[in-house]
Amino acid sequence: MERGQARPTAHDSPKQGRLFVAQVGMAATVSVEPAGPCCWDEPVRIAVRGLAPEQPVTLRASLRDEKGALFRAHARYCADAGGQLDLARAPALGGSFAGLEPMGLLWALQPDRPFWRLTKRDVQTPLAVELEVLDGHAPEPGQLLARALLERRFLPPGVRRQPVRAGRVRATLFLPPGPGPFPGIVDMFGVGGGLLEYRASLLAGKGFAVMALAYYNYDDLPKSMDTLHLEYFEEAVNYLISRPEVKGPGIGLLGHSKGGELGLTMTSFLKGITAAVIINGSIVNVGGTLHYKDVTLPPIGANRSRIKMTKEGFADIVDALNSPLEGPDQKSLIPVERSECTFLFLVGQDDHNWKSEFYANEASKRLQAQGKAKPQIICYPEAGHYIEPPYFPLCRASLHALVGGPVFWGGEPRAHAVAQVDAWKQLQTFFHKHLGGES
Ligand SMILES: CCCCCC/C=C\CCCCCCCC(=O)SCCNC(=O)CCNC(=O)[C@H](O)C(C)(C)COP(=O)(O)OP(=O)(O)OC[C@H]1O[C@@H](n2cnc3c(N)ncnc32)[C@H](O)[C@@H]1OP(=O)(O)O
Repeated sequence: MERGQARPTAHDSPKQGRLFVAQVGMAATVSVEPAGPCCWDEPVRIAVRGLAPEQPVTLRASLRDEKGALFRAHARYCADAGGQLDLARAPALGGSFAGLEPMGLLWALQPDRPFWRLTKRDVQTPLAVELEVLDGHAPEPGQLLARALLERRFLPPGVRRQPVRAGRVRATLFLPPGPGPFPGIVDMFGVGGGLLEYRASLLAGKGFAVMALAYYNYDDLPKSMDTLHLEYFEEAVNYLISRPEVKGPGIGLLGHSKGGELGLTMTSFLKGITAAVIINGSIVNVGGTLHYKDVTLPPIGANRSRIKMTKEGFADIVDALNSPLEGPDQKSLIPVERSECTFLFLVGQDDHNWKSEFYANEASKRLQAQGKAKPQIICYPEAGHYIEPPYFPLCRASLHALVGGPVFWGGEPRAHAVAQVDAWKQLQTFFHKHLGGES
């Protein structure tokens, strides 16, 4: 074995993560706590031992997603006088981020593919993040000193995954360990459709029975969202309430983007929803026609000439939709004032998909004008449209299925990462409070 070449000596110990130690003169080791596999939304403590006093090093993280795209991040550090480096105490001196960012190597990961977003389709397999410690700083860091592999899971310990094909409903239900009953939540994503399960599976690890609900572009559901029938969503709500593992009388609703907009439509027309968290949703019907019994909400008009280009060359669609407060576009307004449930709106103030802050404030005004309680609105400065569970890296631009090309989602990486950690805590607290789970 050549000097400097990593010799993997994988081992597990109660105090340290799985380590692959490269021995080069003095052996440096990376430790990750808690040890062993961890859920994607959990923070870890990364430390390096066995370095020379004040030794400059570069830490690199990489992962490959299920479609083979490589995501990478790196940061420069200096060991302390004792030859140790603890990412919870040492600021990064530059690289993909700077400053004290113990989880920076995860949230700063960026894809080698343009317009690619980190997502997880199969929650039953983990993502493997490789950490490397290299001697020296950029431009080209030196030899590999140590290596560790982080296994980041999406199915928390004991959480059961049950595919749902009941009547017309196509979904996946995640149940926490134990007999329950648990507070129930319907979880919906936005344009693009399909069935994304990772938020529901992670949230089930916090004591909720969460049903990730597909509504188009999945299984035998319609291929497009041109026409949606609220009766489908009503069937889904009733199905979840009917499950013996779900604590009644009402359930919760979690929706992002078009999923948040649909969530508002559901709370406006359907019974059985006690609490709703709307992440960057809208109060107007967008992108297709919505039917419920004898009510029809047409899609709001848009004007492509209002699409601008950002300095980086991305399409910025934030001004493309018409105002829902004027003329015939008012017919697309969701009658949120009819809702009887409690709301939490989570808003990225740099959302460039649409005007989430305006929509949340407008919903608040309309609810209060009908004598309803003022909803909680939490605004996150410099957070963009794609507010995900903690440590998903910010995707600044990717394909927008409605626009037919990549669009700018907004957000500054660090502020967006902070927002994701807080939003995740806030929504759990909110659901526990209003659905009667543990606090
Ligand atoms: C009508 C006139 C309009 C005029 C202008 C409009 C202006 C304003 C309109 C604003 C309207 C906003 C309303 C909507 C707001 C939102 O909802 S924003 C989006 C939020 N998105 C989500 O919540 C995620 C939803 N789900 C998905 O994205 C999909 O389920 C999925 C991509 C995860 C899987 O879908 P599936 O169909 O199975 O995927 P594929 O067949 O593999 O790929 C489909 C295309 O997506 C691309 N793609 C796949 N994975 C990724 C990825 N990780 N990152 C980036 N892109 C990805 C893939 O390349 C495919 O694209 P092509 O067909 O190759 O071009």
